[in-house]
Amino acid sequence: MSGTQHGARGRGRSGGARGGRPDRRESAERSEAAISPARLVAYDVLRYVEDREAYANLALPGRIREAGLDTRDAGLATELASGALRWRGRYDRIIELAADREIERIDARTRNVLRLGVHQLLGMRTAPHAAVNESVELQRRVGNRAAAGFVNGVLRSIGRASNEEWDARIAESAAGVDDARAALASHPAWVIRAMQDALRIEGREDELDALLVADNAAPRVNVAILPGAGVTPIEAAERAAEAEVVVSGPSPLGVEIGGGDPARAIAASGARRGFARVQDQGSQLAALALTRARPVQPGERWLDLCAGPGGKTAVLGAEALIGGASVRANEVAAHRAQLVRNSVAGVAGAVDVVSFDGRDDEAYGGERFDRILVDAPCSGLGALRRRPEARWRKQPSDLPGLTRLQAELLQEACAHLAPGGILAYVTCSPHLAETRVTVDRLLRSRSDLVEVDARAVVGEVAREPLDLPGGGLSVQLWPHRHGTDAMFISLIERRAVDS
Ligand SMILES: C[S@@+](CC[C@H](N)C(=O)[O-])C[C@H]1O[C@@H](n2cnc3c(N)ncnc32)[C@H](O)[C@@H]1O
Repeated sequence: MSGTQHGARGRGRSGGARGGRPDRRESAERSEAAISPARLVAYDVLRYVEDREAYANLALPGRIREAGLDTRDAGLATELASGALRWRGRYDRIIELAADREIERIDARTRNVLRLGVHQLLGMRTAPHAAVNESVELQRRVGNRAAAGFVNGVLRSIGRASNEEWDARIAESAAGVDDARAALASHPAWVIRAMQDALRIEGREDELDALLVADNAAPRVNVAILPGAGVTPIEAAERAAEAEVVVSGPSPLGVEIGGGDPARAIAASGARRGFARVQDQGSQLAALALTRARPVQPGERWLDLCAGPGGKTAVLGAEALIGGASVRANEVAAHRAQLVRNSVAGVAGAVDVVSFDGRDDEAYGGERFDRILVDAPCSGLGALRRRPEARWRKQPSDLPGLTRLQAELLQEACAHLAPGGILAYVTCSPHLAETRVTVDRLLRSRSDLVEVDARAVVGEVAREPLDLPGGGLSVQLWPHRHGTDAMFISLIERRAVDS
């Protein structure tokens, strides 16, 4: 994203995404004078994320629409909000050093104005005077007017040093190596430790910095061209070349969009309606690991136990249609079960959707299944690229509840796996407690289960040879190495005859 000399100034409309709305006093103040609408939108999104636990990727489009931003200002608002959220750890440390004050001792509104200002100064090519003046103006509109001078002073001080100088100051003032790395890479220290542990068991601890860099880069948009689309990924890319669609990445279904509007690219691809879908290529591979682990026999019954919002269900459905199988898709949250129905509209004949807790018998409808996907609820630490605020919201204390749920879902799923059937356990997290530890515990608890070589399956399915180091049977994908989310995939078979 280029600098912020957009010059477009207009009245920011009040209103909020996901139920968030500025209060009356703030709205009245805003109506006093014009202010850069993109900055107001970005500021609102930061507030909704902090005050209401909103998701930036959901709050942004709503606020952009409400404010009537044009494409250029929408891009600016997105860059401002995403950048300030993603780099919050590093920016807060810089603000602390410049203000000589702990970040918690700066009031919440001023804090967010400063974060947006620092992103313009250090993360974008905004002219310093514009970044400072606009931030001071924003502070006057949305925050404590008396603190406008404080904002001015702190941002001027930050603008006087380069990124390299700030990094040196962060390193000098840090409480140790881990603290410095956490602040510089803008990741919580516990998240870095979890990533480090997962890389270590692959013998690739030296890739940690590359991973942290990849986590801080906005991912390209990937699309799955599902089997049965009427076009292959190569043909889809040729047809949508003007929309910058190219064949790229490890999934045999995947194409990548270089920029622009995904909906336009999908429309141009020539794929049948519902057969081209935005989806990370790690998710595509995870679904294909189950469907292509062995040839499909007509009449097979498959279960997608934790299906919402239905991205992988759509892949299962398309593969099932071709192989003569059928899918039961279960999702505990009713509103997310509806998203699954929408998602599988193109392959509805092969999929029925139900809504139960996956730990209850009703989820299985009295059946035993030939293939089961347990794409378990998890910390989501593998998708930090696309959820800029997630790293600050997750806590280590979230882990025990999640790992218990994962284990319970797995146990129940295995009880409903037909003898000889195969189960894929998938998480969008590389945290060992959610991946290997969970799988190893399951294997120890049941002698009728055996882990299958998921590396061989995924290696066979992938469009290109995959670098999968370490000695185990499961697959850990990584953003820096494979260009995907950090998906974990383990394949588990139930022996044909109970031993
Ligand atoms: C990682 S997401 C699944 C993503 C999905 N497979 C896809 O590719 O679009 C996990 C899902 O599990 C659901 N879930 C959480 N607890 C569950 C439970 N006890 N039983 C069934 N589903 C559950 C969540 O609501 C969430 O939609």
